[in-house]
Amino acid sequence: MSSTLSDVFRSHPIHIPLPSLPDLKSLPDSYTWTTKDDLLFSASASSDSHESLPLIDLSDPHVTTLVGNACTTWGAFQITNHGVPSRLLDDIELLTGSIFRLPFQRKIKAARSENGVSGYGVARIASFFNKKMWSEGFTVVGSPLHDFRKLWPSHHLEYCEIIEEYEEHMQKLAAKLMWLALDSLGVKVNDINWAGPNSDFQGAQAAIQLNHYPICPEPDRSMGLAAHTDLTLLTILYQNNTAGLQVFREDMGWFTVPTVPGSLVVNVGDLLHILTNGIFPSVLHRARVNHIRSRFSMAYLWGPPSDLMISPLSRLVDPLQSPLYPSLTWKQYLATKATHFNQSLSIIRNNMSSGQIS
Ligand SMILES: O=C(O)CCC(=O)C(=O)O
Ligand SMILES: [Fe+2]
Repeated sequence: MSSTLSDVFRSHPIHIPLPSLPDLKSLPDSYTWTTKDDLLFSASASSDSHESLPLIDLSDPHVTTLVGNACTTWGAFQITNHGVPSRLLDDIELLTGSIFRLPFQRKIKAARSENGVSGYGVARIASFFNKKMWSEGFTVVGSPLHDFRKLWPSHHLEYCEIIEEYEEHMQKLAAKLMWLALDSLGVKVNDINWAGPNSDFQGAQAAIQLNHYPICPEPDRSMGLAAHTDLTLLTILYQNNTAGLQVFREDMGWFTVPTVPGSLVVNVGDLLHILTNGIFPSVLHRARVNHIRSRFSMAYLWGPPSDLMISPLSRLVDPLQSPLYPSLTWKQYLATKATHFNQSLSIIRNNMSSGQIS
């Protein structure tokens, strides 16, 4: 029987403490970051005003080329005219705010269990860092009913409906973006046998990660969510009207993603990087915080069926060279990521080139 995303996460528990964001005028040492805690912590922010993350109107006649260029150069872009109703985005913001504004005692009723996946807690990546991040999170994998009932005993159903409606839109949008990105490389429907008879990736799996970054007394010395790449094919992110997300370009440093009302941010994840044999970079990104406004974000983390073999598409591999990456399932990749975090891609690439593919 094939495993669900919940099973996969559950088999790689990450023991993480619950957040207890200090309500202080200055930052405690446990929340103070330097380059010792994250090599790229102080990497400069780009001052090149000519470059900025591409903003793509999905109704543009050249959309395939625009998406292809953005994926190749940045591994990320923002989209407008994406078909997700603005009313639904408002609902998402309301839902996210409603969860995180609950008293801590209520939120911990829905705390993620030791080896669980859904519920309230810190980001999964927290265990890879010595310092604490200035954020709290809530993960939804599968139905949120069980957890939402603990948060709102009497009106959880309306919040469940928002998640359900959002997931429906996200599934369609993720499939559309995937085809635009692949089409830009000349990949055809027949090259992806798991896309299904309607090419809509019905077997895809997803998780939703809600993030809250409270107002912080010393934002320059703290970190909302440390630099990481996503373990997905694609991630679609909604952010409220407060900037904080930054993406990294090897050649230029950190770029802050501007907030564009009604837009969504799209990130190439590790698996799409593998599938394209490294043509699309998996974008390194992080979230910074500020001392004026709290920030919310909602990430839709989209990937393949967890037991399906993913390998570089033969159409994208030079026939005279071997592929950069071995075939592996999402489940296997998650196991690598749970141990090696940001080194995972280079580890599997090196294993491949030295012939030790496990
Ligand atoms: O909050 C953000 O802007 C980034 C969130 C993120 O990267 C994630 O949840 O994986
Ligand atoms: Fe992320």
